[in-house]
Amino acid sequence: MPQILVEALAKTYRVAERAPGLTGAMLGLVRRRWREVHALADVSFSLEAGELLAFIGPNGAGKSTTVKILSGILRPSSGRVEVDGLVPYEDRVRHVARIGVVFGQRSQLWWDLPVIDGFDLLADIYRVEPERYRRRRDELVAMLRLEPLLDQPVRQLSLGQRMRAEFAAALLHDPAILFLDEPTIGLDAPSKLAVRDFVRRLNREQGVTVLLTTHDMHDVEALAERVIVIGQGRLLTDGPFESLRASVLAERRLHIDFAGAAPELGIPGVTVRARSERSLELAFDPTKIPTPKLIADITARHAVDDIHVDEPAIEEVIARFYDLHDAGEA
Ligand SMILES: Nc1ncnc2c1ncn2[C@@H]1O[C@H](COP(=O)(O)OP(=O)(O)OP(=O)(O)O)[C@@H](O)[C@H]1O
Repeated sequence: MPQILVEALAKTYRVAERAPGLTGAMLGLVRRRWREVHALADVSFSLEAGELLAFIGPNGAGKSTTVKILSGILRPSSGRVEVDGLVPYEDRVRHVARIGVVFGQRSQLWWDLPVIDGFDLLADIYRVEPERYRRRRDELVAMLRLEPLLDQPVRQLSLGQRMRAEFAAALLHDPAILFLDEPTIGLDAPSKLAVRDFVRRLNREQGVTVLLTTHDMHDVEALAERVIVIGQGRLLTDGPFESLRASVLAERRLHIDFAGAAPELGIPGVTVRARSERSLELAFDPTKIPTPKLIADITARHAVDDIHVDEPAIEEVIARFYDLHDAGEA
């Protein structure tokens, strides 16, 4: 039995429509018109305990809606969800005791309270036994380097510091499952690395199941073995990132610095992506032209200073994938 089960999940929001101008506003008071937004149409997936899954998709694809349903904040329009045997939105109290949630754009700490007081309050709310709370708190404070910040009011923290405190807050009751909605949004590079490192340790060392939404492809690269892509409320693919890459862009890039002027190569099946005076960037399909053969052909005919092969950046793969599936912003 998977730890998280999502079957044919659909969510339709009803949004009040308003005609423009003052007359529209007046009319809206007496005769409301509604428009339906199908945020999720038919999403199914399951997650085993200890997995780390990245949930990606363009703006408006339905990622936050999924996380809100999974964490019990929202009720779906139809479909079935079970997390650890509970239906999140029907058994909220028991459910929230088992999960941790971090929303990159929202705080669950008290703005004017020192960090440590917020932690104490949360421990009370979650009814964590005092000794257990102290142990877990001290462990998280050490892992997240929070010691110097504990007495500061949350509003004085930098975004990076606050996110570290948010992670601790979400984990004080030692949940087995963690939902993260854009946890690295707005963070600078070192803070992003710290968050990724922490999430990785939590998953690998403590076995916490993690479902994370993100627009940052470096989060995906650094963390996730499995990626789900949704677009316009539908699941487009579910699997390792490498199979997604192979399905859209079986392409390698060859960067060559020549000893002299960059030549015209004219090799069938190889395209020139970029050229400068002494270098070329080539694109080719390694299943059609083996990489060693291509390198051997070029180095046999031309004097080469340096050569290296890489793959298209993950951002490019994802952008192509969205294009192929016509999954632009909703
Ligand atoms: N409370 C709401 N009322 C009406 N429509 C909503 C509400 N919340 C979300 N939507 C709509 O549902 C769709 C999915 O939104 P959602 O926030 O789940 O997408 P997302 O993938 O998280 O997007 P982003 O990457 O921009 O955060 C969008 O069209 C959005 O406008």
